[in-house]
Amino acid sequence: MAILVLGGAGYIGSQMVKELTEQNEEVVVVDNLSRGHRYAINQQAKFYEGDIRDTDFLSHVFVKENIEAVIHFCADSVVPESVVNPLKYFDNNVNGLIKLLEVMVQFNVKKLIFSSTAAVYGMPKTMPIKETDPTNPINPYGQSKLMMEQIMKWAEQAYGIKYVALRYFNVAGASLDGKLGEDHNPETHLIPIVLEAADGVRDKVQMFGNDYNTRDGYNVRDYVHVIDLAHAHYLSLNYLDNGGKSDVFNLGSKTGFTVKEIVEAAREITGQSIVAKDAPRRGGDPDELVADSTKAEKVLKWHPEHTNLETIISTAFEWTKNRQKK
Ligand SMILES: NC(=O)c1ccc[n+]([C@@H]2O[C@H](COP(=O)([O-])OP(=O)(O)OC[C@H]3O[C@@H](n4cnc5c(N)ncnc54)[C@H](O)[C@@H]3O)[C@@H](O)[C@H]2O)c1
Ligand SMILES: O=c1ccn([C@@H]2O[C@H](COP(=O)(O)OP(=O)(O)O[C@H]3O[C@H](CO)[C@H](O)[C@H](O)[C@H]3O)[C@@H](O)[C@H]2O)c(=O)[nH]1
Repeated sequence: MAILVLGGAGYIGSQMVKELTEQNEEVVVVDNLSRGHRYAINQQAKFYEGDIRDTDFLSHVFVKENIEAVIHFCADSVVPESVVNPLKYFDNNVNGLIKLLEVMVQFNVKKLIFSSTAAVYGMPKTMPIKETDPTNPINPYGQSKLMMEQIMKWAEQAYGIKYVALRYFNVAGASLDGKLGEDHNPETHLIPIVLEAADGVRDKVQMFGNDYNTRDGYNVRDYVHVIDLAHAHYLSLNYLDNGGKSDVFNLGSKTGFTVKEIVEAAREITGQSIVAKDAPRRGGDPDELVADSTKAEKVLKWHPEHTNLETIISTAFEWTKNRQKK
């Protein structure tokens, strides 16, 4: 039996495939390479290039392979792009999930692990955020993910497909050997941008907004190491295998850092002087997002090991330097 990783050529999906192969699982990857990279696909996984919205293609994969569970990372996930082009997001994200569920029903596959996001919470009023707090997305990306959570809930009732939706906070860092990491084009995430500035690939970092209601005026975010994040998916699979009920979990570190604190930590850890300038607010950024992940700790037995700024920044910097050779 194999685990199907949708989006396994992407940043988080490729780390997931690495973990699964290290756990001696059989892995099948599907990716349309719209944002992922062929070089990131693990050699031990079987790869099918195609789009999950193409049900003929997806059914063909289920015919060929003996799939027991699906981990679903495919999505468009750039918040400002989603505001400008919401239909693209509802098509790829929501429609993509509907097509996937249709094929899972057809082939009687009953386990699904899903990438959700802190963006479902919108502008939360209390910190740290619990899973029971109100969901009120403020952009089409977050809305699409909330809709996907709701679709999975109804699909479970109708077809018995069990799911775990993992609401990630800010995912960062790279594999410990620095060989696998974040490679988005264009890159919009803070930590890779700061490290490109440290590596001289960029001349400066723009810090979007210095007048937020936070300790130094810059946005506060909760950064979780991609290795710990991938491991939570593996634990979620075990949880469903052991009869766990469908559920939603936050994945974060319970600790927030401001944009300025990230830049300062990166200067210290890399030893590079990073030029950072204040810039206008980017739009759509909540003041602060910090996770309460107690539920994942208790229920999934998730205990992050690499989620500290030193490891996140040093592994991501190693990767930034290696990536130029890809
Ligand atoms: N990176 C973060 O901080 C973060 C935070 C919260 C949630 N997420 C979610 O985690 C998931 C993975 O994020 P990532 O940063 O690895 O993104 P990514 O873009 O690196 O990976 C997504 C992969 O899916 C593929 N893909 C997209 N649409 C597809 C389709 N229709 N058919 C086949 N393949 C398709 C892309 O080519 C890419 O390889 C996404 O669902 C994202 O919304 C990411
Ligand atoms: O060049 C930059 C890039 C970002 N930022 C700031 O850094 C913080 C983090 O921004 P990122 O773009 O790295 O991450 P986001 O918090 O916007 O979003 C990420 O985490 C969210 C959940 O917290 C969603 O899941 C989303 O998909 C994922 O990209 C924000 O305050 C942003 O304004 C800058 O100041 N300069």
